[in-house]
Amino acid sequence: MIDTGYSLTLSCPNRPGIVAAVSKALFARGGDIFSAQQYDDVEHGLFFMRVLFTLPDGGDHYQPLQADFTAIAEELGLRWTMRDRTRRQRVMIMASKFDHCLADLLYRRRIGELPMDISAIVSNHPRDTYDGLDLSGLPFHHLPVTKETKADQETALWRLVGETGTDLVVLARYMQILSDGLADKLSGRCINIHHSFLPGFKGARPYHQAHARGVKVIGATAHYVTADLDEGPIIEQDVERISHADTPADLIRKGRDIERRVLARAVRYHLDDRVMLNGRKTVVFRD
Ligand SMILES: Nc1nc2c(c(=O)[nH]1)N[C@@H](CN(C=O)c1ccc(C(=O)N[C@@H](CCC(=O)O)C(=O)O)cc1)CN2
Repeated sequence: MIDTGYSLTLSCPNRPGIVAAVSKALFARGGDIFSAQQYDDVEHGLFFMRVLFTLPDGGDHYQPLQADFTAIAEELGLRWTMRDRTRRQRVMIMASKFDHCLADLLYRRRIGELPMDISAIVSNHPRDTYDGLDLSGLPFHHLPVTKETKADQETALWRLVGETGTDLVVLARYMQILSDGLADKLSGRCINIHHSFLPGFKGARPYHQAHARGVKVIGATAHYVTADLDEGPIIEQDVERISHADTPADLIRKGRDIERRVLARAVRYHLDDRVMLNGRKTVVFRD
């Protein structure tokens, strides 16, 4: 990952001249493009672009450039984001009973593979659930939840997202369904790891569903969270072969490795401004 310079992502109805307009606007403020990727969604007449660029040292070029783009967005009907990539994003990781994805994300952060700050670790289980992990120095919040307390728990959760300046929420096997309201408020910035190759085996206990179905491949899916359970835009997936001799416990064991790598890839792509929403799907500008 390159955590220098700035990123610009944009999507809009396709038309000639978009790249020229973007390049001209960046150049006008001294922008120097060092990476550019684009995708034409011909079926829907949409254009997607991801640009990485630097700005001249000294003076404020970023604010005026943002103002320039606000005007261009109006003219071209752009949906766009622009970000200073030197500012590490703040990530809240949520988990329940199983901590393999939490542990993996913390490891990848520690070795620098995921350039992120942890804004909070949140669980509906108590801290001692994770006694095997080194959570020292990381803010841990135990937010227990029942059907009766769900509304209050989500109020506390949303308050925590704001108070900690969280940019991205990661559901690392957090086994609670977010309300429609909270899912909507976190739209495009909440990633879940589902332990099946969606759209197969949505909902709870997918490995047991897969075992009962007699599948020969299991998988994991990282997707943005929406109000429609496990229907959110898919970011990354992967699979492993299994056999008739595998028990549900074997599937759970083999699935852990798939879940870890799929979630880590999805988080890295998001942090690296590579993922763009395209209706119910995503565009992922891979490296
Ligand atoms: N609004 C959304 N919330 C969540 C999504 C989502 O796509 N939209 N993904 C789930 C993750 N998940 C599977 O990956 C999942 C988690 C939990 C359940 C479930 O039935 N939970 C029960 C409680 C279970 C328990 O207490 O052990 C419930 O919430 O009533 C199904 C699928 C995360 N949230």
